[in-house]
Amino acid sequence: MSEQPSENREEQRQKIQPMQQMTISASTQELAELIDLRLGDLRPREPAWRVADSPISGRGIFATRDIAAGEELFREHTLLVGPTAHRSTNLRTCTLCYCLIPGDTDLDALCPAGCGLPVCPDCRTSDRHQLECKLFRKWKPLETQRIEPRALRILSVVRCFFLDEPQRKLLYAMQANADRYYMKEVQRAAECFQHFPKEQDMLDYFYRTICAFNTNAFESRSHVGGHEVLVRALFPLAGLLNHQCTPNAAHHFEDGETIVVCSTERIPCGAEITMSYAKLLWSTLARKIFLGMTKHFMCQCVRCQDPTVSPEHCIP
Ligand SMILES: C[S@@+](CC[C@H](N)C(=O)[O-])C[C@H]1O[C@@H](n2cnc3c(N)ncnc32)[C@H](O)[C@@H]1O
Repeated sequence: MSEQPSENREEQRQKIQPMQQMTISASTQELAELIDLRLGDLRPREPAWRVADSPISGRGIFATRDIAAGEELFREHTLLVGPTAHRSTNLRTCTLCYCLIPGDTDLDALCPAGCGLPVCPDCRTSDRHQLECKLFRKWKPLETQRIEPRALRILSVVRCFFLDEPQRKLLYAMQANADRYYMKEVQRAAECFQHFPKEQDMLDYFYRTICAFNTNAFESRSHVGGHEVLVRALFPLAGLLNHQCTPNAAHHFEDGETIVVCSTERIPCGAEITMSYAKLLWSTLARKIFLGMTKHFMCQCVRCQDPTVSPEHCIP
């Protein structure tokens, strides 16, 4: 099949948005130790993998023995998680247990204390909600009758306040790409409160967290009592999986907050374990545009370089 016209290549390059990487404050070895500590009981007794520097990009995960197809490699709980608050989702979802909150209106779902967060009656008295409620009330939400998606979306970021020291270290050890839009989410949220924080160190912490989300987050779709829930979640170990368009691993969510990564084919000892950030059946062009715009890189994998595949060809 024909070679891709050079004009197309130039268009693709222009679609890759300018981006800087924020400084990573841990060596690969320190990151591996922080991850081990974080996994705790979930750490396999004899992991079939290790964290190391990657020839693809930055750090990655590598097989330490031959791995058979279909093996579970690891499972991990989220470091930070929160509602995506897309307008297409049902905003009357509890911010803690993700159940659909009983009632017909936003007012039925909102916390009666006035924090502006939807929370179910069972979770309203929980310590976790009390912390978040107190913080949001201190900032004085402007909208108290309706669920404000911009204020709800920032919750997953604001939760970085409640991380302990090792968790913060882990957050700062994750790659964080700063594209030209990363401040927008904070600006949009700030418009929803009378006293949103203005201190630079606090804003910098939010920005860092947003960039870590933009670079590493998984969007997890799950069902709670037949109700579809969409959250964005950060998993420090799974977030180290680099992308290949012909990956050797895949993930699923056990619940909104636990990810499970399995091999999808035999992985020889020493090989990098990879996943696909794009849909596998997308055409080369669709994958390139998606990866360029959202992850800011041009994939150089064998499939992307294959001159026999037409760039627009999708697998039906
Ligand atoms: C989820 S992180 C993967 C882990 C990352 N390598 C690290 O050191 O933390 C995603 C970022 O890794 C880089 N990356 C992943 N796969 C890549 C690939 N195939 N080619 C180039 N860069 C890649 C890109 O910078 C991307 O935004």
